[in-house]
Amino acid sequence: MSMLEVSGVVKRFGGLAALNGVELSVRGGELVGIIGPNGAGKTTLVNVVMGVYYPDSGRITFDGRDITRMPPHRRARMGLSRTYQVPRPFNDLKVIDNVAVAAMYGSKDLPVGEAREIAEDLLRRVRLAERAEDYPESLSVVELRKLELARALAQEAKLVFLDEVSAGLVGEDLREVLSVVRELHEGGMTIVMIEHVMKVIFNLAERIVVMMNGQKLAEGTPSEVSSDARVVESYLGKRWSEV
Ligand SMILES: Nc1ncnc2c1ncn2[C@@H]1O[C@H](COP(=O)(O)OP(=O)(O)OP(=O)(O)O)[C@@H](O)[C@H]1O
Repeated sequence: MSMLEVSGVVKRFGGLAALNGVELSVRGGELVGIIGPNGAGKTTLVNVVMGVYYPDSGRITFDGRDITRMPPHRRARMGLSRTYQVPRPFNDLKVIDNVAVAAMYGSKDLPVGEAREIAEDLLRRVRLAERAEDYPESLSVVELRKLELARALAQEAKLVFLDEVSAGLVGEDLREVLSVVRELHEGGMTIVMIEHVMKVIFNLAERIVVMMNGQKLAEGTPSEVSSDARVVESYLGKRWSEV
C-alpha cells in the first residue's frame, strides 16, 4: 500500500493552475525523484502535501488517512517533513541545539536531554557530528544542507521531501550530500527528491516522476523516463546528460 497518495490534485493561483490534476504515489521506503522545468509545479506539490495550501480539488492520503484538509502541524506530527531550498537555521543556537529544537517542536514534553540525544544521533547520520558545538554561520554550504536535513528528520519523519538539496553544489560537495541521502534511504527513510536536473537523481532514485505544466508528464525508472519520447520532445530537446 502507498504511504502517500496524491490523486487528481488541482491548485490554482488566480487564473493559473499551478497543479492541474496531479497524481503521485509513494510507497514506504522508496526514493522517488520529481523533476521538471521551472514553474512545472514541483514546489507547489510539496506545499500542498505539507498543508501550506489546501488544494482546490483532489485528495491526499498519508499513512492511510485523508490529510487533504488537515492542518500542517498535524501532518508534521504524522511524520511528514521537508527541507527548504534556502536553509533557515537559528544562527544564535549551536548546530546541535538547532536540531534539538526541531526535535522538541510540536512534540509534547520531550525533555531537553532526550532531544539532544536525538540530535546527536541525527548529526551522526548526516555526517555532521564533528560540527555539533559550532554555530551555523561557520558552516559551509554543504554542511548547512546537512543541518537542514537533520532538522527535517528530527520530528520522527517517516517521509521527507528534499527540495533541491543539490542546489549550488558541485563535485565533492554534491557527491557528499547525495551519499548522505543514499544512506538515509538505505536506513529505511522514505524520500521524495525534487530536482531541477535529472542527472543528480539518475543514479539514486528508483523511480522518477516528470512534471510539466502542473501535471505528471511521465513516470518510470530513470532509464525508462530518459528514453520516453514525450519527455525528450517536450521537456528536453537535448540529451539527458546535459540536463
Ligand atoms: N503563492 C503563489 N502565488 C501565485 N503563483 C504561484 C505561487 N506559488 C507558485 N506559483 C506559480 O505556480 C507555478 C508553479 O510554481 P512552482 O514553484 O510550484 O514550480 P516549480 O516546478 O517548483 O518551479 P521551480 O523549479 O522554479 O521552483 C508557477 O507559475 C508559479 O509562478
